[in-house]
Amino acid sequence: MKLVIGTRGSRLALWQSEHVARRLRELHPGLEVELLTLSTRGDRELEKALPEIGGKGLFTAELEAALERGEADLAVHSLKDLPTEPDPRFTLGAVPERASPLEALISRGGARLAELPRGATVGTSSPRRAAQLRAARPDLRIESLRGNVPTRIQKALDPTGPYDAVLLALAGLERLGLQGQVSEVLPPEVVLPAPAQGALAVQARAGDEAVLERLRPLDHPPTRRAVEAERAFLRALGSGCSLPVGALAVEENGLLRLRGRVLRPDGSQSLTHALEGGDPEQLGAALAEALLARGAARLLEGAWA
Ligand SMILES: NCc1[nH]cc(CCC(=O)O)c1CC(=O)O
Repeated sequence: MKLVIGTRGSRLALWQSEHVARRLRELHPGLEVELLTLSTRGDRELEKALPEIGGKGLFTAELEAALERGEADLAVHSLKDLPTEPDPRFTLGAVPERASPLEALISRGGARLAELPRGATVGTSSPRRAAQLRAARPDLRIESLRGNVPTRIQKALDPTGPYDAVLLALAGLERLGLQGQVSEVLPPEVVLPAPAQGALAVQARAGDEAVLERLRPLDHPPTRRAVEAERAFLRALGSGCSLPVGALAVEENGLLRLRGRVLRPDGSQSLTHALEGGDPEQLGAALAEALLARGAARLLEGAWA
């Protein structure tokens, strides 16, 4: 049997897809696994601001189309880039064990967040990162910065450029072998990651048992439950990568602990709350409800598209 993995062509996406291909070959000796590289709208419009191109599934729609046409049997995504609304055509065949979910600061001269000069400029196009940076350091200037991970680092470290630092997912940096560039790994108390950050999604056609059966041993149930809780939390708040919302769940002894944060986009106000529970969906919804009861909707006014 041969499995074709649909993948984006960025270095990070190729690393992730090759990683899944390698694991599948190890798990199933004799199985052929091939990559099919596709470009997505998000890849082609890298220079535009994200809110401008917008749209759900910016990095995933083309891969899903290839799955649907049968040109690919599975697609590997960063799970944080997958829309939180389930799509009945597809299923998450595996959520492999998560890498670090945390955020990493890369700055010129290696300064930590607290050491950045007054009024320093941090590059990020993520409203979640921008709001939390402003909450931690109201003096910082936040400037839009897009592009693939290596491009963003290059722009941020360019001494003639406008940036003093950039905030990126540690998991992506580790996958690209760029962790040596990290100035500080930010604790979740300071910057809560995006829901599902650091986790991969191995997506397949719903009901394609031949494929799903081979993906099953790649699944890491504690990771799956944690990211389900984080994504349920985001979904209950209205979804979307444009919301200044962070979440992180950890499972210990079969119990999930989910922490979530909602901010005003300018970082002037934030609400953080944590709950424990057993059922990921219920926990995510309950945490969203708890934050809404404390006034989260007021903070998100204007952030909802
Ligand atoms: N939004 C782009 C994206 N999607 C996944 C990762 C990194 C890997 C991950 O979080 O799983 C990144 C780059 C970043 O946010 O630094």
